[in-house]
Amino acid sequence: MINELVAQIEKKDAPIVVGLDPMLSYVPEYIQKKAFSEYGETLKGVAEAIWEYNKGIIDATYDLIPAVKPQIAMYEQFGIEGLIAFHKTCAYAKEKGLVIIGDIKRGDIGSTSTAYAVGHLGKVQVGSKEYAGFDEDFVTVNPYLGTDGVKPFVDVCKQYNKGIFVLVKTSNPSSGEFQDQLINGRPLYELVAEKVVEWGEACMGDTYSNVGCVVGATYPEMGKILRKLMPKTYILVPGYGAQGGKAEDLVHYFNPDGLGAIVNSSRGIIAAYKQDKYASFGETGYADASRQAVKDMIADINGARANR
Ligand SMILES: O=c1ccn([C@@H]2O[C@H](COP(=O)(O)O)[C@@H](O)[C@H]2O)c(=O)[nH]1
Repeated sequence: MINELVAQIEKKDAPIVVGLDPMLSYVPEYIQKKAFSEYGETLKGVAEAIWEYNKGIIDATYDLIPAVKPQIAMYEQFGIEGLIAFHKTCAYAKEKGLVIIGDIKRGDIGSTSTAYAVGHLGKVQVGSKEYAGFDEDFVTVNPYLGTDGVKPFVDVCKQYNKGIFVLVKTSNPSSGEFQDQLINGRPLYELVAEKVVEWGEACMGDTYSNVGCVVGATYPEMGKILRKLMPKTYILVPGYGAQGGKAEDLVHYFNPDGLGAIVNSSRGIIAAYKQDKYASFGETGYADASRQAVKDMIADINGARANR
């Protein structure tokens, strides 16, 4: 799957991913009204509204971008109806040729991790037939239960040609509380990075591994070190835009081949019409505002990439 992701990034010349993190407050009034008139002010109504909203953003941006990253928490908050909207969003984005990175941050004891991996990346056997659950292409994985929590994901990736991004150094303000703790003089995130390389050796694509990692845009000095420690590991980079990460901070997340990193923006793209810069698009132009924000982000990140 990493080969497909790299091919899409190269074809579209866009090392970016759009995060589909819909909050009801981002969904324009006219979409909410239509969904509520059909399904009432219910969870089904909300789920319909966020699905319509996502569809508009996908339709307006799919030709420019390689991938989307739906954040499952934003859907789970609406219960089973939200999960149906998550599933529909993944399936529709896939139909449009996009790579799906499910931001699910799972990881548990081995048997439970296997169930997560099968449900999100693999297929489940029912009688004589196999069924895919959510069928994302990549998912994010929390490594803090150790190898037996991650290996089931790697095994399913090998079986179904899928991939994972393992949390190494997250973008949030308190990520250092545990991740930066020194063990024999080295920060924990570096030790996790070394395990990511080891896990990834069993699951290589042509140049990069199907086992990638997450390093936040908000810690550029660490990103620079981690890039060198993991030359064949693709880095998913959240934290650009709304969390304060800037393109110039990301220069060293890329390899000399211009590849190796894919930068996420969620709120900055999907709620672009709420920013002063894109306000002229108005509520009804929310999808066109997202398209313009995508174009601006690609130019910004490619500028940094060129300075590598
Ligand atoms: O370290 C991490 C890991 C994941 N995320 C997720 O990325 C997006 C960021 O959203 P923005 O609106 O662009 O800030 C969101 O889904 C997070 O859960 C992260 O931010 N940091």
